[in-house]
Amino acid sequence: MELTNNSTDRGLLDAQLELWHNTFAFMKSMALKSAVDLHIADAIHLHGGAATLPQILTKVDLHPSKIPSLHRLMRVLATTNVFSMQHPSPSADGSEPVYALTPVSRLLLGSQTPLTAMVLDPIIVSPFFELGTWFQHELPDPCIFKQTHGRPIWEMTKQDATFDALVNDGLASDSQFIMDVAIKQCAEVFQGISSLIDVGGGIGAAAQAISKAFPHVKCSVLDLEHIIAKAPADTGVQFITGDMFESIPPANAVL
Ligand SMILES: C[S@@+](CC[C@H](N)C(=O)[O-])C[C@H]1O[C@@H](n2cnc3c(N)ncnc32)[C@H](O)[C@@H]1O
Repeated sequence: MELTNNSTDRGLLDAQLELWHNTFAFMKSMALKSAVDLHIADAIHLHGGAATLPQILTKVDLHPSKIPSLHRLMRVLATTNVFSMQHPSPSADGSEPVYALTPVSRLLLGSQTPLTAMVLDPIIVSPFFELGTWFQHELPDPCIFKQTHGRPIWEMTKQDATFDALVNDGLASDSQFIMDVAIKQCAEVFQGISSLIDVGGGIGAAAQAISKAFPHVKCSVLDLEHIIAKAPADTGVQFITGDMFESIPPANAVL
């Protein structure tokens, strides 16, 4: 590479930095996945919300040979605001940085965010390695998941109980989280309707939250047979098996 003058050099270095940021962006999500797998947020929480590495290590199960590498993972996670990192003061000789929970990592406590585990699962991530190929081929089915796994995602949930649980838990937890906020912040949206159907509503997390908050709204969920089979009973929500591309039962509002 030829560097001609100062401003060109600066531009080239900035461009390379930007390129590296984009190239290594996956490190952020993989570091997050490690934090979830290792329950690091819970380990910090057990120390009152802020902990040094030795304190974290008392609660996290690591192979002893990997202990020296934990600080690298924590540095990435601090850079991405999953945790905060407070450096020891220069006068405090030999003391350790303190890692604290942030609003982001508080969402990870007690495995509260199964959506993160779901989205970062290799089954969901791996199709994206083929995104370029997907753009080059005229496919009979416009589904990148099917291109990699040979079947659409909802077919796989039907055939693979572990994957089904991962997806249902992930989506239901996200619906629950969002609906709790929507019900508080946008209650007026639910006034004046007497029936609602959540199309592709999964095991009914959103519909149950609405039904509980607004008992005057008769809530139903339409989903595929193998999903409805796992829906909870006695929730006040009506679960209907069907294909949304064939028909949608009538209701005042469709979610
Ligand atoms: C993105 S998820 C929505 C999940 C839901 N919001 C929840 O809280 O679990 C899409 C849903 O659509 C369902 N689905 C996919 N194809 C469908 C179809 N043809 N007819 C009805 N439901 C379908 C899936 O089974 C899945 O539960």
